[in-house]
Amino acid sequence: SGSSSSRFFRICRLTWVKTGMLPSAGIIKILCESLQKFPVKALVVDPVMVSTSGDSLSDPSTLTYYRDELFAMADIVTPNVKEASKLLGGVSLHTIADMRDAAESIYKFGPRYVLVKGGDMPDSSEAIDVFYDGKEFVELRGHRIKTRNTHGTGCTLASSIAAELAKGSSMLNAVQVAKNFVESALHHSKDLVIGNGPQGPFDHLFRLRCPPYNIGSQQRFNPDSLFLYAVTDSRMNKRWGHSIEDAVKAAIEGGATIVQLREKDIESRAFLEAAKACMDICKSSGVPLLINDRVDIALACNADGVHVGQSDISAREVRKLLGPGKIIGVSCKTPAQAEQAWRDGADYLGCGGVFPTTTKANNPTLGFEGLKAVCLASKLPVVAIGGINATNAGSVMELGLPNLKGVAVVSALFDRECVSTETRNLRSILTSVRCLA
Ligand SMILES: Cc1ncc(COP(=O)(O)OP(=O)(O)O)c(N)n1
Ligand SMILES: Cc1nc(C(=O)O)sc1CCOP(=O)(O)O
Ligand SMILES: [Mg+2]
Repeated sequence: SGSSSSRFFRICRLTWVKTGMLPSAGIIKILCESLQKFPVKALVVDPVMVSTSGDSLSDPSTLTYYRDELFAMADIVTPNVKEASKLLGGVSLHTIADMRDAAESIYKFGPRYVLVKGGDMPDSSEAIDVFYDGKEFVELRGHRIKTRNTHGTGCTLASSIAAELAKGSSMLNAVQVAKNFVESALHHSKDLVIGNGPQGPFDHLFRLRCPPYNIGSQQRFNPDSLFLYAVTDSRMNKRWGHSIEDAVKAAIEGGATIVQLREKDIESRAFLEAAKACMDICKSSGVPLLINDRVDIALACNADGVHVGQSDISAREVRKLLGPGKIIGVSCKTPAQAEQAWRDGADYLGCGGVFPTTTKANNPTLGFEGLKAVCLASKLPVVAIGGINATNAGSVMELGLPNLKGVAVVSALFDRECVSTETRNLRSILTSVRCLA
């Protein structure tokens, strides 16, 4: 993390940017000009204006430039309550309702998301931040760690958000992972005694010396789990005499890294029973289990998430129902749908049909060009789907698209006698392509 610079996270030709302290209007102007020259995927603006000790770090003309020039380019702006107050002409922020109002007002300056950080709010055992996407508010709650070692927490949070976005997270997920990281780092640094000032530094490299810290924090989505996505189909299972549970067990045994129950013609009660049994299987193997379409089933079996398409309930509504910790996948066939899914708080995209398929009726085939267009436009990780099998999976991954994390497969795994053998074979093909990359 740094405080008087912009941090550029570069992957392939794409750039994710986090800004730190920008002490003059002239510097902001130069930065805005430079940003237009880079293929910036996302811009995180940490409006460093007030130090934790309360000192003002910028003059009025800088403030105007922040609001009028930089915020309009930002994907997210992350003021603490003192900075939010300063940005809004000195309004008082004492409550969560005040933070929501502030987030709404700052949103009007043009960023896509606002995070008002409540770490400085007194008298609470929790550190509550307010996330706003222009429509919905999410209150992100963390433990308040009692320590003087808080120097640079805001910079670290913003840097971590940018890093998570670069890894393919949705904005809400990136913010949560970043908040979790800062909380964990504070926890592991709380007793360090370094320097004499009112604030001490904290240890960003705590993970090298400490066991995992998990107070109240949930396991987050890892985009690498999209590598080999097994999607079930009850008609195929019936054809081969497999129960859903046996099919899922076999897919995991063969190396599936994530599973979706896509059960289109099964009664709800039987679906829920099977989903609960599959949750036990997946949990014990550390493989996430998602439910296709059915948010009710996902809630009832505490699944890891839900996959929805363009004619299902929107990801935004699913997020409201599932809460911030669950995984949401959205089927997308165009860059515009990919952009909307990101805005709606999805975690990954399913993009297809890459090849013709008979598993899903009337499914348009996008080919490699369609997949490429979605992957290049997407800020989220993508899994390719549609007609993928052992013969063509390698060619999909060999496209080397930056956001493409894996393949999702139905018939080539489940419309077969031995699901574990088919999965193992496909996994070894994917692994050999990854090794060559
Ligand atoms: C990983 C993945 N990608 C796409 C889909 C298709 O979802 P949807 O468009 O909602 O169609 P149905 O699967 O519901 O028929 C998917 N299920 N999984
Ligand atoms: C469920 C689904 N969704 C698709 C999409 O393009 O969004 S294609 C598809 C079916 C994939 O099955 P198979 O691996 O048997 O071709
Ligand atoms: Mg669907």
